[in-house]
Amino acid sequence: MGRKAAIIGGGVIGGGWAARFLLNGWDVAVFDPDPQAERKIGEVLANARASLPALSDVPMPAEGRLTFAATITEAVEGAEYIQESVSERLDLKHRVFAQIQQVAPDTLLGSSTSGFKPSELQQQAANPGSIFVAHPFNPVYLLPLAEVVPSEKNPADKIEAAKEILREIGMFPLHIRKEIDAHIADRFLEAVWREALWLVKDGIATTEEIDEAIRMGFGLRWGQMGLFETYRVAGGEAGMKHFMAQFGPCLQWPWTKLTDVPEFNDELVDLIAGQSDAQSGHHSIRELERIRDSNLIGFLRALKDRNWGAGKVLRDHDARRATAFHTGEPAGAPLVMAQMQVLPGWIDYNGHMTESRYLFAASETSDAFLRLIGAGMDYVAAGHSYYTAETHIMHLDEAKLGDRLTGTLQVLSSDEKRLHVFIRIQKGDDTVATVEQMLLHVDMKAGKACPAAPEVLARLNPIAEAHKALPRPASVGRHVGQRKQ
Ligand SMILES: NC(=O)C1=CN([C@@H]2O[C@H](COP(=O)(O)OP(=O)(O)OC[C@H]3O[C@@H](n4cnc5c(N)ncnc54)[C@H](O)[C@@H]3O)[C@@H](O)[C@H]2O)C=CC1
Ligand SMILES: C[N+](C)(C)CC(=O)CC(=O)[O-]
Repeated sequence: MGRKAAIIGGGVIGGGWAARFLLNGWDVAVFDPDPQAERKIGEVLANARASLPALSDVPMPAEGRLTFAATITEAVEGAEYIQESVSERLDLKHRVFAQIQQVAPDTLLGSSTSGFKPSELQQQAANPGSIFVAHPFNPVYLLPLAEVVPSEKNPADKIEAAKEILREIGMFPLHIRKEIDAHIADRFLEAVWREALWLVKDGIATTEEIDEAIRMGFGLRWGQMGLFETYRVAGGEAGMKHFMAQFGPCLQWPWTKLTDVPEFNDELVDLIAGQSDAQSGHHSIRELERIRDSNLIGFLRALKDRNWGAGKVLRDHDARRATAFHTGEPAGAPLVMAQMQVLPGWIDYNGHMTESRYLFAASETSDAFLRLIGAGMDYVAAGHSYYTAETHIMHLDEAKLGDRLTGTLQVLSSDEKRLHVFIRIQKGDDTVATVEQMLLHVDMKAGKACPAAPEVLARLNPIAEAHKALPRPASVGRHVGQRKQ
């Protein structure tokens, strides 16, 4: 039996939590009285399966088991963590907490609430100390942030345990030290939302123009630097003080209606919904979700390459799983080093995975191996690395959109400077490509080959020794155009 999470409420957000836990190897039990819940979660899960693995450079764990429970009691039985994601009504949340705590009073119980404070959620609870806010962002399976908000009734060790579980499933728990309505992020979102509603209501801009104003400019900046770091840079060499001196006086100007709320009535709803239909109604919601997800994958991968912002969280998550995956003695089999999903941008005009992605898949595999032997980014930053000197790819079968690929690596031979490897890109049991590579260990500053550090060789050598027992692949050393044996 794996670790189990219970998801109470399986709508947009509950479905996202279920997907994140499942794809990180947890068993998940969902309770939601909506007869459509199973179908809806199935669709969210399909989107998550098509996107989340693309962020990982180490093997994902086997997906957990998903069950739909008939009662809350059944769902929470044996759960190590419970996430409540029912509709945003305090009376409903109180009722659900009471039912949960009748049978699981001590289990960690995070609430997805966008606005309620933990002290409000805890009112009349059998065990207030177990209930806290864990506010995620949609899509929960891709965005790492979870605002974790305790009240003074939550023991610190419980909150730390919850944060650790969130990290284990690849999230970034941001500890909000003082409870406040709508936590931190939703206060911003609400302010921007109010201002946008005014701009549409007053006929200044359409929904489409507002979206362009965000996505063509500051939205791109926010996703990687946030607000203060962005404005620090905008202050020029004198930084934040200069920025504040220059733009501080604007606070007195009538630029903003942030504290005013437009009247919420049918007219406003029809105006906004009508413009939104005109802007985006030619896409279904599921299509928009897939577009959003593949764009997010692109952004997040770029941040991961730069080890910046949300990209750091992805790297930390990989590092945790890589450690958990490769413990103990190296197995006497090719090492499973990478798992990937064939994404839309990887497909060429022939309708299958484009050739550069085979090399990409091999690089993901060899990079993961280099991290395993201690020649990862820290090693590179200290001035040493392995460079690829030669590569031979054999394309044996097609990989198609959505296929899950596994990269395995066999060490053919190695010495202090050289590392000769054989990579198989697998689709299940089928090998779609083999990639033979010779890597050279280099001193990056001197720009020439040199012996690897003793600690790297100490990790590499036992693996190379174990791999000597493996059959030598028939295609090793094959030249281009040679007849198949
Ligand atoms: N939609 C969003 O963008 C975000 C929403 N949230 C929060 O997440 C929570 C859920 O919101 P959504 O998923 O958007 O709503 P939703 O309407 O998509 O889903 C709510 C689900 O709760 C279920 N439900 C109602 N009563 C229930 C009960 N007694 N037991 C179990 N399930 C029950 C409903 O059948 C429905 O499937 C809310 O607290 C919301 O504030 C948090 C972050 C983002
Ligand atoms: C609109 N909302 C308040 C429910 C949004 C959130 O809570 C977070 C998000 O995903 O934008």
